[in-house]
Amino acid sequence: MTGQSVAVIGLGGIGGSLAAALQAAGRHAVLCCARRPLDRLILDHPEGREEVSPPVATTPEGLSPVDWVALCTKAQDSAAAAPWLRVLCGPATRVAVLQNGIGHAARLGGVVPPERVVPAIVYFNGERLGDGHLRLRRVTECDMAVPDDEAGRGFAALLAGSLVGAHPAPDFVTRAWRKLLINIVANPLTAITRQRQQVLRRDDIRALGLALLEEAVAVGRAEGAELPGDAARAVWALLMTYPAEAGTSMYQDALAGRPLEIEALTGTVVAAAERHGIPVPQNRAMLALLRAVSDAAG
Ligand SMILES: NC(=O)C1=CN([C@@H]2O[C@H](COP(=O)(O)OP(=O)(O)OC[C@H]3O[C@@H](n4cnc5c(N)ncnc54)[C@H](OP(=O)(O)O)[C@@H]3O)[C@@H](O)[C@H]2O)C=CC1
Ligand SMILES: CC(C)(CO)C(=O)C(=O)O
Repeated sequence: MTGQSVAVIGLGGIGGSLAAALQAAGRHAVLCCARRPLDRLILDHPEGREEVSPPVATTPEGLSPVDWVALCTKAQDSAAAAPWLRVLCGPATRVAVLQNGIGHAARLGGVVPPERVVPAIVYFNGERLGDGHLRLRRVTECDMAVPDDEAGRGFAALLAGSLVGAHPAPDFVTRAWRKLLINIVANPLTAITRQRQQVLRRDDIRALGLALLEEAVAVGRAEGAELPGDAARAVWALLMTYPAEAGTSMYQDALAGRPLEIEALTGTVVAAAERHGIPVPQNRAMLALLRAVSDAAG
């Protein structure tokens, strides 16, 4: 698949890394859709550095439909991306949603038909070092997972040959829940303590993390995820392989005083627990605390 047009909405840790990787690969026409002008993108990655200058649009006015849109805002900003999506999407446009959590298509509020949405589970760590300056850290062998269907395979083909890849994976529901499990511990615990993942190496934080995970695993199972008896410990063991010096997307928002993505993560677990009548007191407490942090921001 060569010569496609790709619009990336949201040039933060993930969108900035993706746009730079695609532009550096030089196979597709990349358009960056950002709220502020950007001269260039600099991407520091394990193999070196890319400096690229893809075109940037700061308003949807005058844009035309593209082959692919990659939506890379925080989950709570998806609705605000509707004006971009309305002009960038034609009848054949596919929209990859690179966000944490589950239920990616529903966040687009019907602006894009669900069958044209590719939910992407993002495993790599993308950190904004400055305006247009990103650092990509690989934390697992796979950068992103997408459903193993025609649209998912199309997105994987789009990224082939670039610095970030997408892997079509079976049993997407379980995959998405496994990633959500990582995010309901790593993100809130780093955000509330304002410490990078190093904080997860503490014994007391590990005990709290495992308690949060045990509750969420029960909810994930009720939602159809196939999670074995030792799922909580396995998730924690995986987290211990992540670089201690990496932050999380929520940690970055907490430091910058931005609203937190807590509803899409812990909020999703608590809401599903309510539907299934599963007690999740520790996650409920975490949700209340981080809602308060988030509401005090901006
Ligand atoms: N960072 C990471 O390591 C990981 C993040 N994720 C997930 O990926 C998603 C993106 O996270 P991340 O990249 O960290 O987030 P960032 O906050 O770094 O980036 C989000 C970007 O979206 C932009 N944005 C918001 N609304 C609009 C809009 N209406 N139009 C244009 N741009 C908009 C913001 O603009 P502005 O700069 O103006 O605020 C910002 O640049 C989240 O769901 C996150 O949980 C998943 C795995 C890892
Ligand atoms: C897995 C992790 C913690 C990697 O960056 C993430 O998903 C995030 O920061 O939101």
